[in-house]
Amino acid sequence: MPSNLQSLTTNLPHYVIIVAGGSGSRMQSSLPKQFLLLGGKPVLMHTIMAFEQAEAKPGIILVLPADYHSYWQQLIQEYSFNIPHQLVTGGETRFHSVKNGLDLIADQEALIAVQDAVRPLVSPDIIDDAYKCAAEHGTAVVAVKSRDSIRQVKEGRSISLIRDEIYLVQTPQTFKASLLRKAYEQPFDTKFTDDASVVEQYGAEIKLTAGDHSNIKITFPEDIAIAELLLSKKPQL
Ligand SMILES: Nc1ccn([C@@H]2O[C@H](COP(=O)(O)OP(=O)(O)OP(=O)(O)O)[C@@H](O)[C@H]2O)c(=O)n1
Ligand SMILES: C[C@](O)(CO)[C@H](O)COP(=O)(O)O
Repeated sequence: MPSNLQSLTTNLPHYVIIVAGGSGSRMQSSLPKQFLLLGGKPVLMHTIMAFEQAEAKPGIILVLPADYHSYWQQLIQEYSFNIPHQLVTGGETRFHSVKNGLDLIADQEALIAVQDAVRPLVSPDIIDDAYKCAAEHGTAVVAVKSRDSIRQVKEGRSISLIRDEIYLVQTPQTFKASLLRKAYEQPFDTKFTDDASVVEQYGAEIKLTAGDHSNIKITFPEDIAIAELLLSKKPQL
């Protein structure tokens, strides 16, 4: 059986918290980047569709800024978007947005993926592999090996690092619910740049699963053009 078709080896419920609560300041667009058009559809819809196409069929929780709930309802009508999901309001940082999403999931064991809304090119296979790894190990963080040489700058001096030991972290980041909930009870720390850093600070080991260099995060204006090109080369399901 191809790896993406191996049955998900757990009876635990599957969820995804898609965080779209940010304002996209680095994108310099008045409309937050999660709503910009990619291949004729809002970025966010691509991300939700990837999870709907995954074998895991997770319950989808969408975190949106308070001011954009009614705009999202308009988009749903306009694009006849009918993938079921629950809506929740975002927080001050990504950390707080994830916490708000977690509050919506019943207090039972489950597997929970956290996904940046602005990584619309994530594939269903990557999503399913991460759920499988989290079912086995409790943690699964999607990452790719650096393709560039890496140097670290400390006290004005740069030193080379061993490239094969450096991974670039993407989403989804998937965890057993009991672990993720406990980790997110910690007070906020500015070094929490993702879910892995929160869970690691709580004391758990982070397992990596294979990502893809095309699973980019739309952060700067040029990223939309790059995503358009990558989307045009992606095999359609
Ligand atoms: N308060 C926040 C901040 C970010 N995010 C989400 O976290 C993901 C990754 O964050 P990033 O790319 O930094 O998005 P923004 O915070 O919107 O961008 P910027 O930092 O440029 O303002 C995005 O899907 C974003 O919507 C969120 O849900 N709530
Ligand atoms: C979660 C993340 O996308 C993993 O690469 C990243 O850490 C988000 O960082 P940002 O500072 O919110 O762009």
